Amino acid sequence: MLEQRIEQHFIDSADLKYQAAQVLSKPIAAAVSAVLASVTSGGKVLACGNGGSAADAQHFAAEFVGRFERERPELGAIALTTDSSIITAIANDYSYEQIFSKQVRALGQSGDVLLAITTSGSSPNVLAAIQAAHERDMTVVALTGKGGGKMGQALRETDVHICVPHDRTARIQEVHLLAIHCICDGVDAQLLGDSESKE
Ligand SMILES: O=C(CO)[C@@H](O)[C@H](O)[C@H](O)[C@H](O)COP(=O)(O)O
Ligand SMILES: [Zn+2]
Repeated sequence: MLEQRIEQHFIDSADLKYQAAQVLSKPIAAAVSAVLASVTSGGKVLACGNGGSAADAQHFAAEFVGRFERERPELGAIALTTDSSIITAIANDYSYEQIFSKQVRALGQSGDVLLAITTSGSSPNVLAAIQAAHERDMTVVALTGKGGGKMGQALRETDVHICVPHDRTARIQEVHLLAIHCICDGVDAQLLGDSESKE
């Protein structure tokens, strides 16, 4: 029955979130520190991902540049998924694999953070962006799942890996969005002090 199927999605999503809370609170806190260190010293966050993760990259940038739940000074973030002219030109003239890495080389500066979002951990354009970020002396915060895929080999010790302990793309994405909100809330709490949100 359709209703039961829908209910099961809610139960599975909630179960994973309970489990993941323990595993992910430490790396998410590390991501808050990395992002905060960057933006408080004039840096910014470049965010990338494919499909649903492209939407997550944009969601994060909107909350960083605009606001999350509380008023605060604007914070620098750019989603590398939004400029169709840049993306189509790079994909057409070079390859789809380079759509993010060339933007990272163009925009990234030492001290910036790359937020790399991939449920499989293995999307070639996201991995190429990570390599470009390292060339620019940026820290990487990676949101993955499925055991991390190729992310383990791509990251440095100073990077942060938030790997959702699940194999289903949709479930992983649901936790990625929660992690993104935790990062936004953590940054606000560090900047403005603890406060319970009412929104
Ligand atoms: O949102 C979904 C599935 O829930 C899809 O659009 C999904 O994001 C796409 O298939 C992506 O290309 C998957 O890439 P990745 O997460 O493995 O890097
Ligand atoms: Zn999706």
